[in-house]
Amino acid sequence: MTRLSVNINKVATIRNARGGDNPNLVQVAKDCERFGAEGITIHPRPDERHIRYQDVYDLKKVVTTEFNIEGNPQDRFMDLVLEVVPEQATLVPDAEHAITSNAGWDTIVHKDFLTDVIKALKEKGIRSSIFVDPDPKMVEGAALIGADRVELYTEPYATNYHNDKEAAIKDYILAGEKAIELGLGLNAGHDLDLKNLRYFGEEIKGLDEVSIGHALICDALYYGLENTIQLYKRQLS
Ligand SMILES: CC(=O)[C@@H](O)[C@H](O)COP(=O)(O)O
Ligand SMILES: NCC(=O)COP(=O)(O)O
Repeated sequence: MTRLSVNINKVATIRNARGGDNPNLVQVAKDCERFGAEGITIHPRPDERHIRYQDVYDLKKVVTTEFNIEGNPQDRFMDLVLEVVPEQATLVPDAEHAITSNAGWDTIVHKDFLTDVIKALKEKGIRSSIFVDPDPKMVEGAALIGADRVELYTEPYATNYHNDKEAAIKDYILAGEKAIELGLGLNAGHDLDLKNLRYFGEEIKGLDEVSIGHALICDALYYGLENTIQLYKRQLS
């Protein structure tokens, strides 16, 4: 069964908008788990536009499902992750001022760097997941680096889904099959939503986890957080 990890970045965006502590991020994380989330994902970016570094320490104390910290493994991020020791670290090649994550790693070009990062995570017992485009060659590169999992970057799928879902999913099926063939765990995320999630989950065999944030939090404005988490989980059942 594919696990749903709820990304609460956008809850932090709302909190930061007024400079206070409403909504309280720790309480929202606890409630997401109570409502059925099987993981909590956060992405502390260098400019702390939403998740702040202090949030990571605060959330570590309360997350009881799986804590997944995403980010570009620069020194500050790695120091944080190796201190907090989440269940999973997802490595994302984000430029500092990118509006959001917009590409996967070139696991061939960055092999040496990522190998050292993965080694440091392994020494702490942290599961590593490498954010990649749906390209079997990048999946192969992730396996050579020693990653535990890959996370398939699903924005292109989401963008193309409404035009031609069979064409949109094709590369993801091939990349997912390569991951399973090589013994890698398989995650996916970015722009998944209530319209495109079920088809993705049905077509991608062996999918361990999806991490979903932006669309889920937007949907929660209309359907409520508990109902929304249940709606997303029903797309995966
Ligand atoms: C890695 C990924 O695709 C998302 O988790 C992304 O990190 C979302 O970041 P924002 O919430 O800052 O758009
Ligand atoms: N890794 C993807 C993630 O955590 C959330 O992405 P999105 O649903 O906010 O696009």
